[in-house]
Amino acid sequence: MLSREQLIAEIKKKKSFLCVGLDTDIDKIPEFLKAYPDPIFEFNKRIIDATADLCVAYKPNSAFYEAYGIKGLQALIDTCKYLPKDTLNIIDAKRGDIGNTSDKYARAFFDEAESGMGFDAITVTPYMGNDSVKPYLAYDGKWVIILALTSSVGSKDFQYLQTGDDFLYEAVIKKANTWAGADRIMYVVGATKSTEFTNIRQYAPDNFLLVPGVGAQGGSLEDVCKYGMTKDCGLLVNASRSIIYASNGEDFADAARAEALSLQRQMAEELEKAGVI
Ligand SMILES: O=C(O)c1cc(=O)[nH]c(=O)n1[C@@H]1O[C@H](COP(=O)(O)O)[C@@H](O)[C@H]1O
Repeated sequence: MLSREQLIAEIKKKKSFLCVGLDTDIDKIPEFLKAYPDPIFEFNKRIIDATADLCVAYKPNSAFYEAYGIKGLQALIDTCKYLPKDTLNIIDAKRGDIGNTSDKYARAFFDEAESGMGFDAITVTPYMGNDSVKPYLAYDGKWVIILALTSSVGSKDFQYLQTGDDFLYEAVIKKANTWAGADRIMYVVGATKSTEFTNIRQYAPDNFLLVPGVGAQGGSLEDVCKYGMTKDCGLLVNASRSIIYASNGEDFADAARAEALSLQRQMAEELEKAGVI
């Protein structure tokens, strides 16, 4: 589990704010891994070993594990246990429900003694409001990562609806800021929305932003940094497919490392440029 201070210290030490997305798809992993008893875990283990010194966070996306039933859940549990202790380990579950149901989701992903999974952070949808988010915040030291402005094309359907003077995504940030501080709440903002970062920083000057959408979705790391970086960095930039499927041959872990290294080097430059390191 990483506090805000520890996360910032890791970013400075590793000169990286990379989050490696573990969106592990059995149809995309190298053929030779299918001979292993748990190909998904075997794939993740090798990706983690190849990238751990280059990133500060991992983000398995729950859908990719739930899709395979019991086997997928076991792979997720084993992956969670294998994740390094000095990275922020995020479950991308995008949950949101009434309080007593959220309480069970929180237990599922945060309470290692109960479920086998002790993630540090979870992505949640905010639209059911405060009581749907509270149960996650009840876990001391765990992070809640709230969807604000997503990378998806469909973000325009609701997130840009005018609510009073604000777009809905702005209202989400303003309200969620009243639930907990920047030491417990992060916001998801897609890299494909980089021009909005200046605006978002007005409402969330200190919060870390989880930024998916570089790599396969075409977002610009440079623009994200230009408009979104703070004196503490304030960014976790996720890449999934562009890293983990850089090759589907025997060299997949080396290829993933090369891709992560290229991002880490760009990130080191950005951190220096902004005076974070
Ligand atoms: O919450 C997320 O992580 C998320 C939010 C968003 O707005 N857009 C988005 O792509 N994501 C997730 O980030 C990852 C992006 O994967 P790649 O496009 O392969 O790098 C996937 O796991 C998505 O579910």
